[in-house]
Amino acid sequence: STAAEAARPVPTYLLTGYLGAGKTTLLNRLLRESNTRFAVIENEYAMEFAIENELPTQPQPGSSSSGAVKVYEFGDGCVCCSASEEFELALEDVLERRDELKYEAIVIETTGRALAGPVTRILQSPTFAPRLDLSGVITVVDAVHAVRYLDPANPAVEFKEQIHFADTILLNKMDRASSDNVTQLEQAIATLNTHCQVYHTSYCDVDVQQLLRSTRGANQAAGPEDDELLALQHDRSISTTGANLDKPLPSRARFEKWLQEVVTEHHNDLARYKGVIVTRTDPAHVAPNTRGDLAVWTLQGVHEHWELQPRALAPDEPLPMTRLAFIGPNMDRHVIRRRFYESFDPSE
Ligand SMILES: Nc1nc2c(ncn2[C@@H]2O[C@H](COP(=O)(O)OP(=O)(O)OP(=O)(O)O)[C@@H](O)[C@H]2O)c(=O)[nH]1
Repeated sequence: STAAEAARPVPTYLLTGYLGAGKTTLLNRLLRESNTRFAVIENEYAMEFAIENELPTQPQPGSSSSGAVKVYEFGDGCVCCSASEEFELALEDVLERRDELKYEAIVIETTGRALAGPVTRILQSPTFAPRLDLSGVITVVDAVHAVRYLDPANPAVEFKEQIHFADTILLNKMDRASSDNVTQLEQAIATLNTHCQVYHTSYCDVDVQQLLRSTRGANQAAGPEDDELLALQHDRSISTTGANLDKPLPSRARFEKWLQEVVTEHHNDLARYKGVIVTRTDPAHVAPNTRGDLAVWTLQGVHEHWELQPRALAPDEPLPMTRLAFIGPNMDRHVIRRRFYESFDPSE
């Protein structure tokens, strides 16, 4: 049976979804809650935006990932375009090491900016089709923030394309979504994709076994509109900006005040932001992870919603630097950077 197993194409799942929709949340859930041992290929944002590796690095009880391979974006490219060669090399590597890694399935998480169609084409190309079986394209949709991408003035081509190519859609963030938003998104989904199954989720709380079992549906046939969608180019109005600081911020409260001001003003353009923040401790924010009088926090933000959480620091881990990254359409790259340095490093 081992020989037969080795010859069988590896079930392969593609996780897509626009910026901040919940792909990493879903990936972590798959690794934690399924009985399947996965090899993971992650398409990370360009280095300037690759703040944190959020993937559990330790194998979890009951399920273990056999290591993650990362494929970074280059310039404004990702696995669907300019980094596709790198993606193919990563995939080749994972497939060649099947005996060694002993995984049962492959899961690929793309960045929010990646188009799904070109990636499925690579997976179904003659190079890979005999060795892997595209078992599902799972697209996560942000039920709180995605309504703005239905506005014709705000096209976000990737968002619609990812819905079109889905076999399964998680309409996620239901804990915060208004019923009006959900209705609008359900209608849009029905127009863009007539085959997919839609689950309503909070923090991607789907039955993972059921999700993995749902087979790839009728969506495999390329219709005429596929060609149109396959010809899509990335949304060029999207840009990234970041700031680094090698000395601690005065306090968590000061940083929160600064961030809230920026977010209030720019939230429509701040599709996604992340960061690692090092602050001095203050009595109002006792952190469980202080070193001397310093504490480290992780920032996760999507439009107007953000959260700052204490970040664990291993005893021998060097203190990280404060690093912030913002990504979004029509974003004034320089304004946010300048405001950060003006507030926290006026000497620069
Ligand atoms: N309120 C709420 N927040 C959620 C839910 N799912 C995810 N989030 C939060 O949304 C943020 C983005 O989630 P991620 O899983 O990192 O999203 P992603 O799609 O991987 O984001 P990218 O880094 O842009 O690829 C995080 O702060 C999550 O905790 C949800 O169902 N409800």
